[in-house]
Amino acid sequence: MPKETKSIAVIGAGSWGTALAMVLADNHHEVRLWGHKKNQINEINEQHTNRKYLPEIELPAGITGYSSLGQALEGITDIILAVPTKAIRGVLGQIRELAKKPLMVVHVSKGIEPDTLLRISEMIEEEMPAELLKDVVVLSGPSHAEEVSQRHPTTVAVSSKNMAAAERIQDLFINQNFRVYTNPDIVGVEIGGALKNIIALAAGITDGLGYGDNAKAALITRGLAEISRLGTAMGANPLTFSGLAGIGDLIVTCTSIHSRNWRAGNLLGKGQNLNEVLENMGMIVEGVRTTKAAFQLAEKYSVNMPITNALYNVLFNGRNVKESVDILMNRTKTAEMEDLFNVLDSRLK
Ligand SMILES: NC(=O)C1=CN([C@@H]2O[C@H](COP(=O)(O)OP(=O)(O)OC[C@H]3O[C@@H](n4cnc5c(N)ncnc54)[C@H](O)[C@@H]3O)[C@@H](O)[C@H]2O)C=CC1
Ligand SMILES: O=C(CO)COP(=O)(O)O
Repeated sequence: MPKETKSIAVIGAGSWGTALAMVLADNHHEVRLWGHKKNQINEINEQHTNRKYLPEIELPAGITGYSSLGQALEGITDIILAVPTKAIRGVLGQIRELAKKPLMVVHVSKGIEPDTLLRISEMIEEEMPAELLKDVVVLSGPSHAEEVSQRHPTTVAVSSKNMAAAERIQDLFINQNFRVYTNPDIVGVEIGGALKNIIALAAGITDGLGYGDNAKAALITRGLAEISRLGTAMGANPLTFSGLAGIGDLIVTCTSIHSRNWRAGNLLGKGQNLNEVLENMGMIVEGVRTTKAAFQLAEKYSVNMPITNALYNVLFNGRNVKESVDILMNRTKTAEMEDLFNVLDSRLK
């Protein structure tokens, strides 16, 4: 299916960077997988594995590990940025110093920066000088690295301010196992991907507390309502939240054993404290910082986000998880769609 083959640098050799490197290598691109841990890069080159992140997966020959960022970027124009949100500014600072040509930056991370309240594409635009940045594209959707690396069918969305760039990235990644759709709503795609992690943490908590499927369905549905309210207030198209980066990713993250956010929530629900949980995970749990950012965004845009608010109090104010569920269930009665209609009304005025 793919026509053009290229040299592409994947920046970040964790689970997602490695799984996406595999998709690109399957499409016959020359893939340079950069990571900051030398022993892990040695393992990738000598054993063709990355066992900490994707146990039992053999990496295709088209992937070469790089521990020198300068060498990984040599002659490159397309980079896939696959590090946790909190590492993005630092990594871009290094790329800025080393890049010799304007870059197409495809980011695949799911977060919002607390305090600045910037989406990741906005952070990239802030960090990279205009002369070194061709376009920014986001790739997001229901896609656990574990399943992508097993070549199980997966669908994602790509978006950009420049849809020609998004279409080019669609062509780079699309294959028979990995179907890529375009969506022109970059705000919605980034917000959906980031905020679903908050709801997945909450779903893990209710599972950890022993509540059943009704509670999970409630969280997914009412979680989608509050993601849609905030996203729409920030300028997203509400329809995006019915798509892959919205309900699609929300379902997979709230229901899959692969989700680190769900697993972290589950441990919290079973009584572990946040520090213990994060120490035991060994991988990124983006939803914790994103809960802080979403709590701040809800205040900024005057949007009601009760689940986010409840989780914020659990994570940062030590509120008991069971008590938080009781508070959520005993709020003043309301109408199901009222708040979203109000936000839409204010957009139309
Ligand atoms: N794992 C998955 O299935 C998916 C993950 N994502 C998103 O992709 C992003 C990356 O997540 P994962 O790869 O899953 O995380 P991970 O925890 O599996 O790996 C993170 C990688 O980033 C590296 N890293 C951390 N700080 C760094 C720094 N300052 N400089 C260089 N490298 C650094 C780590 O060493 C590790 O190799 C997150 O935003 C996540 O939400 C999105 C879709 C699927
Ligand atoms: O974004 C993901 C799946 O689409 C991965 O979710 P976790 O970070 O919770 O594992």
